[in-house]
Amino acid sequence: MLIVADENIPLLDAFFADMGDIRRVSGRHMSRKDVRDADVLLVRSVTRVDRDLLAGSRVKFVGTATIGTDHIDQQWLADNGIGFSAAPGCNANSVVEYVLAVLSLHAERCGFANGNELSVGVVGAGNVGSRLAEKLQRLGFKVLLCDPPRAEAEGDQGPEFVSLEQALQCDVVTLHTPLTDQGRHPTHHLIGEKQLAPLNAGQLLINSGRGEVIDTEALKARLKQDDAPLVALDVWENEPAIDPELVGLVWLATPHIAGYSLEGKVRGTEMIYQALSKHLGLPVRKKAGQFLPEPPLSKLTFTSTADEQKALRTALRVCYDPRADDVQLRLAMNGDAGERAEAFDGLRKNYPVRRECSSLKVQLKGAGRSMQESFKAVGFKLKL
Ligand SMILES: NC(=O)c1ccc[n+]([C@@H]2O[C@H](COP(=O)([O-])OP(=O)(O)OC[C@H]3O[C@@H](n4cnc5c(N)ncnc54)[C@H](O)[C@@H]3O)[C@@H](O)[C@H]2O)c1
Ligand SMILES: O=C(O)[C@H](O)[C@H](O)COP(=O)(O)O
Repeated sequence: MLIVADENIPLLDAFFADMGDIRRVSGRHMSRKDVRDADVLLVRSVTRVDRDLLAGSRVKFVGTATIGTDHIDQQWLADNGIGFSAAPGCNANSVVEYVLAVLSLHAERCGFANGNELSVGVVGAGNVGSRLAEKLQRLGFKVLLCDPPRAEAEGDQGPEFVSLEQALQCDVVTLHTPLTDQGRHPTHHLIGEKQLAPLNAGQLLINSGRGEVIDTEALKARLKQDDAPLVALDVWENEPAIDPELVGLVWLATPHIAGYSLEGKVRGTEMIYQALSKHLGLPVRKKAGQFLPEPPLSKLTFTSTADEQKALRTALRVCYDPRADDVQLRLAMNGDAGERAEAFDGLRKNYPVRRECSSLKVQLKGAGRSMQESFKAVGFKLKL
């Protein structure tokens, strides 16, 4: 069996070598020729999987080690009897930690002793959005959920949902929808001129869903006005050829790495391994946990003199500080268009190992219940 795989999928050999031969190719530049003789195709989000790529090949199973599926023509796969699996939720926790880290920087920048005075509108309350909302609520933030497809499907049985207009009135608005252009609630350019107009300089807009959910031209125009909101973007229209002018206009700019914790990436590989095993009728023998190394920093101790909010911010930033990614992306915007696109992909390909908060045991000497609860809400393990 020949498995053609994006070279950026971690642990390919560990999970798949005993199932067949593996041919590693560039996900961004994968061609018909690369996949013609493949039985299985494993991709990440940068490969468009459709008729153009697969017609005439013998591929019988496609797995994407990602949450997003907008790069896959699932209808064409189904029509052609090709099995498919994504990795729902695989890196949701990583994205949540990215948002928490952005919020902590924002709270500090605004001079809030405690960021949880802010209201947060979560647009898209699926795996990422609902996990984020739960953590924020435990931390004391006021959270409003906007998810029209869920509101329609769940009615009175679900949580309370608000309209997009209401969500856009929150101090912070964070986007976690898939990219869709069909159906009753398409998200392509969901945020355009009309939605950006009422935002003010006191508000923060975060996008770690897909770049095309925001209209770049409308956002650039809004950001050039005096009362523009603060914006943090992890995802961009037209990746990897992103707009350098937009990078210059936003507060925090990262190269689509919100989901790039080691745990999230390895879980993505594990989930497509599980799906392929099921497709082939093979037993599932490997688990992500067996391949996760001991983190370089595994314990952190705060003494009884530590301030709760400062300690929480410190611990969060020990695990992840988006400012480092922001600096790298801004540096990558030098050069011509081709060099910039290559640099964007280079930052993602060579992304440093980032561990989730759950990899860190935190000791809180003499801490009260509220401080312990805050650390647990973020996801740290407490060392008693
Ligand atoms: N930046 C990153 O690294 C990164 C990582 C993971 C996922 N993502 C993106 O985030 C998206 C969300 O991830 P998820 O795991 O929560 O997906 P999910 O499918 O679990 O949830 C998406 C939610 O969005 C809702 N939704 C759909 N259309 C909507 C609309 N018009 N308005 C409001 N809500 C709408 C859906 O009903 C659903 O509840 C993914 O599709 C992916 O594109 C990005
Ligand atoms: O959809 C996802 O899971 C994320 O956007 C994912 O982190 C994208 O990473 P890529 O597949 O581009 O490496």
